[in-house]
Amino acid sequence: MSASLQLPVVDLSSMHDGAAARLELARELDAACRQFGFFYLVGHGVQTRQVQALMASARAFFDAPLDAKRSIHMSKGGRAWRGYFQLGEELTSGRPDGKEGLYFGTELDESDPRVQAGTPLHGRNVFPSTPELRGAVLDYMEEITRVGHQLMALLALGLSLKETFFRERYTGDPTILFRIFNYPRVADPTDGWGVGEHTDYGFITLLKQDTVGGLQVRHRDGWLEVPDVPDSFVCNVGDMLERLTRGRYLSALHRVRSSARSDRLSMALFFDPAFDAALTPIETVAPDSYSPHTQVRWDDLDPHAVQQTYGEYLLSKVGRVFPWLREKAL
Ligand SMILES: O=C(O)CCC(=O)C(=O)O
Ligand SMILES: [Fe+2]
Repeated sequence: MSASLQLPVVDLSSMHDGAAARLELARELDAACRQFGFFYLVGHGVQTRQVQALMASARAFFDAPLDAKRSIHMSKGGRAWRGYFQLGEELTSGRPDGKEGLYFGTELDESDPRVQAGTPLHGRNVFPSTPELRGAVLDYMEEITRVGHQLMALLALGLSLKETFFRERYTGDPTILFRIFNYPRVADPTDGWGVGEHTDYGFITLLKQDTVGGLQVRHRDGWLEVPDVPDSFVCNVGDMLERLTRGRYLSALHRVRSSARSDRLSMALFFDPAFDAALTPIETVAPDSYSPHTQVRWDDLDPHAVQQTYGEYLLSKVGRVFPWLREKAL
């Protein structure tokens, strides 16, 4: 564990200061995605008040009795795969995680052709009866999605592509999944993981965590602690961005250690390619010398060999972490 090393902090506030400032930001992002696959994002324009309000509502939800939480259990959410899942029901690395959670995604009603066709992961959200959570979740998803588009534009610039590159090809209608997790405190934190080591699946994850800590990222041959930085999001590259960039950007392994002191809350928004997108490497991008191909894959699936659409890839992954739901909803 290298305690002294810290992830890069990228400050988006200079984003509107002209072309030279944007290029500088793009270079910083490029370096962070190559070296770590992870960075802190500040100056993003999302109001602290909005984030804190959502976290407070989520905390109130998780503190409620299990019966109340189970009234919106995922098994009732059908193919859209939304709602509450209980401690032990998600198996990220083949064994149960020490977390419970709420699953959300883009809000779609029955007029959407994908909902009509019964496409998994598409549909309406299931909200708890506490009224404030609904509006707070929908507003937050919209706001973070906006930041996701901005990041992708800057990432394109850093790859010497047109800023609209990703939006035109892959993220005009991004796949947005949003998850709020509670990691209950444990008597012995060395006994298993809050979430086992894994990589994320899509393009970019924007994570807000509380101040408890426990997130760790694999860097070279060690694990780096990723404590909270005030008003930041922890952002990380997913498998499909690694694939598109031919390994220039790293989809880095990460995991979470639960705390013995208190519960931990985190909120992860996955900003990912359109469900029907087919992803092929970008010809003009030069792969890096530090190749992620040398990373031991956590799940034996090589994202560079994927021939499926993003949706197919995602479903194969999600089916593994929720085996009990796969049988019901896929
Ligand atoms: O809760 C966290 O800090 C990380 C969660 C995570 O890695 C994930 O959901 O993919
Ligand atoms: Fe993750």
